[in-house]
Amino acid sequence: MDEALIRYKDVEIHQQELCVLNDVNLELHKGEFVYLIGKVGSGKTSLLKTFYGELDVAAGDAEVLGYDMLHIKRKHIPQLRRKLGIVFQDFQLLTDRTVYDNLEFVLRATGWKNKGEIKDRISEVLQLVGMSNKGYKYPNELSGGEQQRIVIARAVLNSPEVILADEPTGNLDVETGFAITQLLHSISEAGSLVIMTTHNMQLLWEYPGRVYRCADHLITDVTEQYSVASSIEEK
Ligand SMILES: Nc1ncnc2c1ncn2[C@@H]1O[C@H](COP(=O)(O)OP(=O)(O)OP(=O)(O)O)[C@@H](O)[C@H]1O
Repeated sequence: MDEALIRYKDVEIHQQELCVLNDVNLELHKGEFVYLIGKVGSGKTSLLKTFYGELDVAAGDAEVLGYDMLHIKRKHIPQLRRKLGIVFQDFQLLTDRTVYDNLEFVLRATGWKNKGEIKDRISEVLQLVGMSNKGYKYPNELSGGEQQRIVIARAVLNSPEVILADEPTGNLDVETGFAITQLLHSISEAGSLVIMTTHNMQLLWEYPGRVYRCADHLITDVTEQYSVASSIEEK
C-alpha cells in the first residue's frame, strides 16, 4: 500500500486540561474515504483540528503529509494548510464577493498569478461540483447545499491530497446531504484522502468507507460493523 498521508501512533489530544482522546492509532492513505462518527463531544472535531495544526497534539507520534505535528513550527502551518482542503463551519465563503471572486481570492493568496490559468482552474472546480453557471452569484443568493458545493470547490482548488470536512451535511436536507457526500466520495475515488465527521449513519451504508468511532476517549475502527457483508450476516 502507499505511504500513509496521516500516521498517528499513541497520540493524545487535549482540550485545555481535558484529555479528549488517547491511544489514537491511525494510518490513512491516498484515495481513502474515512468517516469519523461518535456522540456529541466525543472528540471528532478535535481530532480533525490536530490534522491542520489548529489544535496541538499533546503526546505520541503524529505525522501529517510529512510534517511532525508535535514539533511543527507555527510558521510552517500555513504551508501545511495549503496542502489540505478544509470544509469547516469556521471557513465560510466571503459574503461581500461573488463565487468566482471567492475562488480567485484563494488562488491568488496561494500564489496563482496568470489570469487565464486562474479562470480555467475556477471553471474546472465549478464543473466538478456541478455549479458551472453560478460563478457570478453572491453566497447569499445560493441555497445551503449550493454554498456547501462552493466550499468544496474552494477546498479542492489546489488539488490537495487530503480533504477534511467537519459535518459537511449538517445543515442540509437529507437528499442534499447525500449529494454532497457523493461528491466527496467521488473526489476520494479520484485519489484524495477524504475525512469527514457525521452524525448521519445512513450515509455510511450508501457511500461505504473506513469508519472510526470516537467514544470514551478512544477511537476504534468499526468499519466491519458498517459493511454490507455484516448487514447480510445479521439478517
Ligand atoms: N475550544 C475548546 N475549549 C475547551 N474545550 C473544548 C473546546 N472545543 C471542544 N472542547 C471540548 O472537547 C471535547 C470534544 O469536543 P469536539 O468538538 O471535538 O467533539 P465532537 O465529537 O466533534 O462533537 P460534535 O459532534 O458536537 O461536533 C468536548 O468535551 C468539548 O466540550
